[in-house]
Amino acid sequence: MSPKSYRIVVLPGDGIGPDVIAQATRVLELVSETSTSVKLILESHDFGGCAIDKHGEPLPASTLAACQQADAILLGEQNPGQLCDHITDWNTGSVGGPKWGPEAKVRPEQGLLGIRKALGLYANVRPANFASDSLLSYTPLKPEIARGVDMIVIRELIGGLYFGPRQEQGDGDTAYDTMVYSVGEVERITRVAAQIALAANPPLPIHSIDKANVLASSRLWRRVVTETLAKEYPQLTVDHHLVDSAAMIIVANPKKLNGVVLTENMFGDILSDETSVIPGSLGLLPSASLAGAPALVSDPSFKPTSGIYEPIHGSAPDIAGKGIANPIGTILSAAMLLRYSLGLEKEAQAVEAAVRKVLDEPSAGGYGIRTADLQGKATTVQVGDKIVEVLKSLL
Ligand SMILES: NC(=O)C1=CN([C@@H]2O[C@H](COP(=O)(O)OP(=O)(O)OC[C@H]3O[C@@H](n4cnc5c(N)ncnc54)[C@H](O)[C@@H]3O)[C@@H](O)[C@H]2O)C=CC1
Ligand SMILES: CC(C)CC(=O)C(=O)O
Ligand SMILES: [Mg+2]
Repeated sequence: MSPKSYRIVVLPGDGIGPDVIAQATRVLELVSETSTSVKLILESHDFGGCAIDKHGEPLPASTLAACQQADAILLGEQNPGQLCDHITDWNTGSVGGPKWGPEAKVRPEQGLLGIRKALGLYANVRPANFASDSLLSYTPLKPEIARGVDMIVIRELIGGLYFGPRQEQGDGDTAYDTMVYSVGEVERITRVAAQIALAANPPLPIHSIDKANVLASSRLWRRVVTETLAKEYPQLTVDHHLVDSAAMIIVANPKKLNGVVLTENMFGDILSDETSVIPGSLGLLPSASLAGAPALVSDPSFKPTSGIYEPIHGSAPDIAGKGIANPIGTILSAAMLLRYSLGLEKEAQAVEAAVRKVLDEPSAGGYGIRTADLQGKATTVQVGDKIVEVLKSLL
């Protein structure tokens, strides 16, 4: 039987995006070369700041069309300056940075929000459960606080403050953004959280985060989450936390939020960066942005669905061009892509195992090869080299 072909659109983006994307695409290429059942066809498109330079807009129509036809999308970030050179090969990939700063009329981030909205990717899955005993020495938290944290943030991605009506400039004296949520938007993201909670055995508890003591949109959020779970998923438990308190709990006693952390767009953006403190670096955490609950290949009704897979970090202008960015958040995003969009669970697990082995201390049977954010000396490429080498032995 001839191998099944999948089309993967790669959007390196800006800043460290091209660097970290280069390592993740090596991983996908290796999976493709090794497999007898699948062939991954990777194609790169302009996106973010680089696309502004070349096409005058961060999300050109040709890039969007390619994404709409793709089986999955792997995204880096956005950055300042030197990007367009990078984008012509795999060795450079994220979105946003000083060159197209907050005051610019056309900004790379508009491309990111635009593509999420255009593809209807309302469910952003951000697991923060990659800590291992070996990584515990790199977290700024006390090891006993970080050990055993197992949290998946489910962030609503195409509603709320980032998409509500706003007055950008007005008369120059005032500006506003608005946080709007409808019942339907809260119901559908609650169902995603519930299905992720139910995929675990035993089912995970759900922790819903809002600011219901102040915001009307949060009061609607809390009511709809409560009602949807009670009506459709009575077997699941849910508690509610105000976002300010949740931010404190994530660093003071994160295990209290073990399970599924369900929240709206901006709170999820902020809290998920905070969760990266637990494994020790923002550069470690992956994400999947989907138009529904992630399909699991173990589910008899499994149907691969497209999505955008990207690390949770940005273009890191402060380290762009230095070759020291941690590629692991992007490589783990590629593992999520294999699992959720292509149904390649075995290959996804192999990638995760290779990453863990490369990061772990020799005393834990690993190589202890890490970039500077985890107090290592390895370059982005050296980490990628070792992951590819270990992965070869696992596939
Ligand atoms: N999905 C996306 O494309 C995102 C884009 N951005 C954009 O990125 C730009 C920079 O934003 P920042 O606030 O600086 O956030 P950032 O996430 O780019 O960087 C925050 C800090 O974490 C470090 N860091 C991030 N990723 C790392 C990695 N892989 N390895 C080692 N260290 C890493 C950076 O060096 C920096 O010190 C902005 O234009 C922002 O809009 C920010 C977040 C997500
Ligand atoms: C442009 C921002 C909304 C991107 C971001 O910070 C994120 O998605 O984590
Ligand atoms: Mg963010």
